[in-house]
Amino acid sequence: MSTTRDLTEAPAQTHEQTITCRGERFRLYLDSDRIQKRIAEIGRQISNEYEGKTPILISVLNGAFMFTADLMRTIDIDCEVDFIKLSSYGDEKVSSGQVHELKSVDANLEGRDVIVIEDIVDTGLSMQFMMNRLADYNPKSVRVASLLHKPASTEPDLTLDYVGFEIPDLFVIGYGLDYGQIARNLPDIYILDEK
Ligand SMILES: O=P(O)(O)OC[C@H]1O[C@H](OP(=O)(O)OP(=O)(O)O)[C@H](O)[C@@H]1O
Ligand SMILES: Nc1nc2[nH]cnc2c(=O)[nH]1
Repeated sequence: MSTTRDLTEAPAQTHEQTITCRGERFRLYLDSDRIQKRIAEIGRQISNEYEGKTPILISVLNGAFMFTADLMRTIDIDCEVDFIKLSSYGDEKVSSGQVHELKSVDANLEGRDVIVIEDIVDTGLSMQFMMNRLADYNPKSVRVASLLHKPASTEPDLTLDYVGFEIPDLFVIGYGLDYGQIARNLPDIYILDEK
């Protein structure tokens, strides 16, 4: 029989079927094995497509830190990494509609092959902000890798070059994705259980 663990009361474990986070119930949606297999496929694809180049991965903090670290380990050509920090959700399950840049990129991106690394593209506002921001830096090329995409929610016309999983329009947590800053440390991804 499965139990529902309250994340605010017990430490993180793997593969629990249901958990509660801030009083709301979530069910297991993507387990870590499935996530890691898909990341390895994306890493192979990037390694093949950027052979002979040294792309720079721009990881969008905070959410993308885990995906970035795992993806980078599956890329077997030279590559660099740098970070930008954006925030638009605060502690809520819906976007504030305002994207704030809390930390800018340090590297010089002029003439570089840039790959933006996101954990999720939902409304698309953060990625649209990123694309506008990158245009200021004059890179040679820009592609996007997002572990998750909610196509039904995304309004701007965005090209996502590498997508791990297309998911329904429901709030997800785990594997870097938070709810009020907790749940990022879960190795699996959980989805809001509407029942
Ligand atoms: O497509 P959107 O609707 O813009 O949502 C996507 C963004 O939301 C999350 O960031 P958040 O603002 O929650 O900050 P965090 O990464 O620090 O959790 C996520 O990491 C993406 O950057
Ligand atoms: N944790 C989390 N952050 C998001 N940011 C945009 N969409 C989501 C989501 O579904 N979950």
